[in-house]
Amino acid sequence: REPKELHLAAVFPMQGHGGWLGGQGCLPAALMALEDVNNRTDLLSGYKLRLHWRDSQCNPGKAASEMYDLLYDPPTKLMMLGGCSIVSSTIGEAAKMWNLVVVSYGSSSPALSNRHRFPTFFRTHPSATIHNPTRIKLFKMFDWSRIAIIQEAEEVFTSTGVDLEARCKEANIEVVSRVNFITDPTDAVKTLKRQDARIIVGMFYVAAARRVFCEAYRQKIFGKQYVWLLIGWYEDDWYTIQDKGHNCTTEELKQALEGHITTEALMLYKEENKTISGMTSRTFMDRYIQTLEKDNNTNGRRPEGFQEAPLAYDAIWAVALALNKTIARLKQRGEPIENFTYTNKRIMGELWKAMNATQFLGVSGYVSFSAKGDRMAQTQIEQMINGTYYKIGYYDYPTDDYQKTINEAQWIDGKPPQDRTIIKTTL
Ligand SMILES: CC1(C)CO[C@@H](CC(=O)O)CN1
Repeated sequence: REPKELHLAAVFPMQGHGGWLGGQGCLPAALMALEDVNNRTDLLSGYKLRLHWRDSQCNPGKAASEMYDLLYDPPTKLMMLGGCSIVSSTIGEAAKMWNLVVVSYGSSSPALSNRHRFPTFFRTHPSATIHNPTRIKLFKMFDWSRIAIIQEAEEVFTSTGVDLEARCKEANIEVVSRVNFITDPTDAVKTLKRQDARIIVGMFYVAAARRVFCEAYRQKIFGKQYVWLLIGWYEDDWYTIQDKGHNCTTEELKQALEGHITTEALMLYKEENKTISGMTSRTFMDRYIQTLEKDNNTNGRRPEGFQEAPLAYDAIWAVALALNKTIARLKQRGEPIENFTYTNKRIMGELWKAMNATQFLGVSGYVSFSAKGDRMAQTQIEQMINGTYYKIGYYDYPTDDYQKTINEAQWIDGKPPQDRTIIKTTL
């Protein structure tokens, strides 16, 4: 008998002006997962998953229009996938009107952790706030209880800064100042200097990072008395790119960046054991890279979204597993999944419960969601020594487990800088 078809809607940010065009790297991974799921006989037996996708251009308006077409062009779609945070805000808020569960493979904005605005939203991409428990862990490990925050005026960084301040308060860590800048960081850096900040968390996109560190070099807030904690998902040689936003040399930036620490969410499972797909994460990456080369529209360079590809692969698996579980539960009361309509709350309720209970080992690591639909994930800590990043540790917040690697953190004086000026008083 021909398998029946189950249909998914999706938007991927492919072309467009700015924002994250990670659909280029994520769509191939999602299609790989669709093929793998459909080849499984022990999953969705009697059904085939079909993916109907459009280009959102990481633009909420375009995404809304494409979502409308995807939903009103037959056949009925059971769930929807999305990428950029600003697109997920739009489709995540609208989805409840169609009783659709939404899963995002590429949204980092903390604003999306809001069950009031986004009751049916889940994401395999961790929120940007995932860095914060790791930052607190590092403050405690190196005995820093006085820190400062400098951030680019972007919603994702502002809301992450608010979350970090709240966690610092809970941990009795003083935030001497939290400064914002829109494009020119000069005044913000001056404030850090005036406050004698020594342990500085910087949250900005990569172009702003080059401007901040040119300013830090000029105002000499780097070196053995300072530690900067940055975001780890810039490309490795990000500071060598000469853009018109700053007029420092690569050598000057490299000096200012010496010894800084980065935190980032792990997006590729780092152990060798097999995942739910039967592949190890290494096998997945080999296959994924072959797929990219076959598509040859990337001519050898990594497309945007390359690092988030495991999240897209696992998002399709999360959807498939939730559908599988829902079909089994509906069968118990003799209701076929084909009864799903955009006005049918009951079936969406089953899908939501199944998605909420998701627990599997994916190529991006263990996939499970918090009560707000946020991805639980491990973080990776690196330190830049002489222009190169070295992994120094991994942190798992739920278990408070910090694993050191063979690379110890290096300090110019052989010990971590202090978080304030120590006035030596000879009694
Ligand atoms: C780590 C990064 C680059 C953060 O932004 C995400 C995109 C977004 O949140 O809109 C994609 N992944």
